[in-house]
Amino acid sequence: MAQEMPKDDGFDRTLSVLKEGYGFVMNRREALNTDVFETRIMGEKAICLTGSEAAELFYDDTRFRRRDAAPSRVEKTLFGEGGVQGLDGEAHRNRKAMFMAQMDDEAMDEIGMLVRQYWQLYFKEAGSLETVSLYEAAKVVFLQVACKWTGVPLEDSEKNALASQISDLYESPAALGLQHWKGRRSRSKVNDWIENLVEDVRAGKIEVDQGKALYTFSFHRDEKGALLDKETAAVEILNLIRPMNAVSVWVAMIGLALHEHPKEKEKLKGADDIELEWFIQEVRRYYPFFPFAAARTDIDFEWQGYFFEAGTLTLLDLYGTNRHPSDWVEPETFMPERFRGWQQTPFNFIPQGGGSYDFGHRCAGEFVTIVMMRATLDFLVNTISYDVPEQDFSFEFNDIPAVPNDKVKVNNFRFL
Ligand code: HEM
Repeated sequence: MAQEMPKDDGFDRTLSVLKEGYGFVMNRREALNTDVFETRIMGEKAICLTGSEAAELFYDDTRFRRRDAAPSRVEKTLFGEGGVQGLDGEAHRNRKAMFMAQMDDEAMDEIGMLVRQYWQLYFKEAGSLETVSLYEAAKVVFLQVACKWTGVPLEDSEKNALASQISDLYESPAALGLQHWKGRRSRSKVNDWIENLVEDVRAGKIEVDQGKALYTFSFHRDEKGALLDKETAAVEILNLIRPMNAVSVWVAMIGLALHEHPKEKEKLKGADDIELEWFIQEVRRYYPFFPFAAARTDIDFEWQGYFFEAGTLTLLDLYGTNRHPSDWVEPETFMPERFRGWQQTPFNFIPQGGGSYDFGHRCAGEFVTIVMMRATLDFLVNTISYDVPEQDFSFEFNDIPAVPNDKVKVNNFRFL
């Protein structure tokens, strides 16, 4: 006999999710003393999971599917419709292979080099008296990196407007009212921009290097041998450009962490890639970004004595798993050296999802993210120096993604 699943008593909790944001599952894990509980969100029953054991369950694709799991407001802004995030089985494996084919060592070297190059350019072009917001600057720098790497042509005159439209896609999914509708409008504009390019590449009207994503995605064939329709090809090309632009959120957090932990910053002067990476990993663990991954149970099953009914919306708590006391010592302390000799499993550190890159939904761009953050950190510590003016560094736990209120401003910078 299955035992009753712990319940988050009360009516629909959608408002609590919006109010508590990243803390929603963690607060209930503590109050109910459980890694699995049932609640109601957006008018339906939902199961929340947290911790590495539960993450392993969530990524079992014989029990969970992605079809119909993402809320439509997220598909209409962040993901785009018809993208890899909502696919299962053979269709997912085929599409994911298209992404993973882009992620080789050569690509990582190219991206690291481009990040350094475009940061140099950005700070050279900004007068040294200017105050720069690291968050806003990174959006533009990373759009240039992403376009260069994917083969998407980008005019200098359009980079600021496009960087801002693309950031609307990840700033709007959880937003209400105007901000959300702005996200939908920007989604439709950037889709049009890339759809036109896909058509031009297919018609041979523009030349692109055959290894670039703009080319390979335009000519990719699905599991049945058909070309992707131009809308889907565009959504997938944007599934590279948009999240690369979104790494700017973590650049803001790098800026905040360097400011709050000057001793750690000191250790990074002349540091090698390994030490830079500990700091980056701690930023990805400590600061919030993606709150949950969403799936639906695909069959009825029992786990740890609890019954899971087929079709139930299930949320995996990404933020809370990275701070779960079973896996992390002093999770509330920022401590990069915790990563010295640390044992990673596919499920214990999941800021960008868990499980397998090729066969599951784990983020296709996790290494790209690490390379972009590491090159940025090295640049901020070892290539320039800057002052940090008085500003508001606090951020809201229900603002998704959370970014310090004044967007991390720096001034008086000079090249070392
Ligand atoms: C900004 C930092 C990033 C964060 C926080 C992040 C987070 C995530 C998360 C949580 C997922 C979903 C995992 C799941 O559903 O189980 C995901 C999926 C994905 N990410 Fe990222 N990501 C980031 C950067 C990137 C980058 C730089 C790229 C591409 C270069 C990328 C491409 C993708 C793709 C294509 C998927 C869908 C994978 C699938 O459904 O199989 N992401 N990411």
